Amino acid sequence: MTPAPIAVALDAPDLETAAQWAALVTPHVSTVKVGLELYLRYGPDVIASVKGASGVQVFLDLKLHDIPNTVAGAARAVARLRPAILTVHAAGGPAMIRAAVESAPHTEIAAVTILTSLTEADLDRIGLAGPADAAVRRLAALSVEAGATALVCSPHEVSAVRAEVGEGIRLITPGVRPTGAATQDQARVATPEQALADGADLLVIGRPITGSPDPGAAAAAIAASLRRSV
Ligand SMILES: O=C(O)c1cc(=O)[nH]c(=O)n1[C@@H]1O[C@H](COP(=O)(O)O)[C@@H](O)[C@H]1O
Repeated sequence: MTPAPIAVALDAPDLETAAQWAALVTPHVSTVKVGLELYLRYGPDVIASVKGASGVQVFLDLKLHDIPNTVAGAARAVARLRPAILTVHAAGGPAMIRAAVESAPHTEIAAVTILTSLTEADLDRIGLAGPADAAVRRLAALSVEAGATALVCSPHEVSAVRAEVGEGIRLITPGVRPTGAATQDQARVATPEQALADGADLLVIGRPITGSPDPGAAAAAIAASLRRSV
């Protein structure tokens, strides 16, 4: 069976737990995501540990956001690990995004538009002209112009972003919660089936899978429900 288009967020406090989660979910999903918690503690070794012997794709979510020269150096430093995907913040601007794209030619650069944890009220306070979907579309368009081939947005904006950037750009949506699951610190959420129906190519799902007593079974259940919905 083809693995489901899900990136499981391995937000674990230690490498043993992350590697165990990865081994349990990889039969069911295409991708595992290593984020700041693991990378800042263990560094580059974490990639091989979560990959194991499987062919799972590794998504390195470092959300780089700095001046172009610094991001170029950071992207170059992790490019040798050959992650399938590396995130940068779209708000770093076009020159910064382009610096990442040029420094990691074998990695897909995904620009994070507006964090899925932010509400419209948060955006107002930050001073980002809303509504959220207008800001997301604006950041999506500038990111693609700067060479990003993937974008991260919430399921709420995914159809508007697809209309803005067309086919051929990979749309990645965190903020995904199966029906009835707690939203926790996520603000702009939808179910996995809805996110996929609205045009997402890859769903980022963490705690609804890793917080389950059986992460393998939780991943398999979401994957099966996605297969039924298409
Ligand atoms: O870039 C990301 O992956 C990301 C962007 C965003 O806007 N929101 C967001 O939640 N994420 C990540 O997606 C994951 C969501 O995890 P859960 O809320 O546990 O499903 C976390 O690892 C976040 O770091």
